[in-house]
Amino acid sequence: MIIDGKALSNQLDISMKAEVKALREEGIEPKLVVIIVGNDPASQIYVRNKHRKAIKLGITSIIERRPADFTQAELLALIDQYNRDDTVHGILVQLPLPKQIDKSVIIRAIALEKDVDGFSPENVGKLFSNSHEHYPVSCTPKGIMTMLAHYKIDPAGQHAVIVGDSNIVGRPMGALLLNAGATVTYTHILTQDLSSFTRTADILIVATGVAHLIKADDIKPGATVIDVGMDRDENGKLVGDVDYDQAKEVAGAITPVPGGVGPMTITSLMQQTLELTKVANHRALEPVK
Ligand SMILES: Nc1nc(=O)c2c([nH]1)NC[C@@H]1CN(c3ccc(C(=O)N[C@@H](CCC(=O)O)C(=O)O)cc3)C=[N+]21
Repeated sequence: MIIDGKALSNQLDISMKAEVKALREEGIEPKLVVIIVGNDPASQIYVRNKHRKAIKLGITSIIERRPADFTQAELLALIDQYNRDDTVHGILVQLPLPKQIDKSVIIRAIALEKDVDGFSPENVGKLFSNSHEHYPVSCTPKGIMTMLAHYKIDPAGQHAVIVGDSNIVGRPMGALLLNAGATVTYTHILTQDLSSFTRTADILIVATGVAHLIKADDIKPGATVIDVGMDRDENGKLVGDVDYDQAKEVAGAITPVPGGVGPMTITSLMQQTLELTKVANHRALEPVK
């Protein structure tokens, strides 16, 4: 089975569009600000895709582009401007940032109620303590949970193995799966005999940035394989961290690259923009599970 993130993303647009329309009829304009510093080509594509999706849904999207030599003080001033702007519901600072800027300082500068990425220590703390309050979570892992739910893949009691320990994907992914009842194993760059772990995964999440790291032999037959990689092969073609052509013969379900996790990341961003808009306007939210 192929897990079609692009199709699911387009399907979820229908109800989100209706929700935006209803909010607008009440005089509420959902608004997202994306700040991008420098000219990393991949980031430019992601930001463009986010902007397109927002426009499609009727969400107001502002992109603030700044040069690669933009200073940390200048970026903090820009964030502060949008923190104080009551018409803005979500602020996203695209990562990676140039080296003169400390990302942890920037993440902490974003007003908590506008932390649409869920990267702040407070929101990460809620995730890791399985809080029943509403809180935003990192968009890529959230999108993966949405895909699993849609394809009726229940993590409860399953062994989930995470390859890659990033703050954006691996770590929050493990927490979400743990909260959903999975047994979670984290693996990372120092893990010895990686394959001995991946081969025991019922749900395998791969987020390393190493093209085609995971081969058919590394996968338990029938497993669900989620590929978060966005890599370039020797011909410059966009490929994942999983060798898709061979893995699809072994996996029970698998996400393609492109058209898998990427579009669902953007869907999560839109969902969380709407959630923050509703919170700002004292609207009730669905309880967390
Ligand atoms: N503050 C922050 N929040 C993020 O959520 C964030 C970030 N920084 N930095 C980078 C990662 C990566 N990311 C993606 C978004 C869209 C696609 C996407 O649209 N992918 C398409 C096509 C991609 C292509 O054609 O190159 C697909 O997979 O089908 C991928 C990856 C968000 N991230």
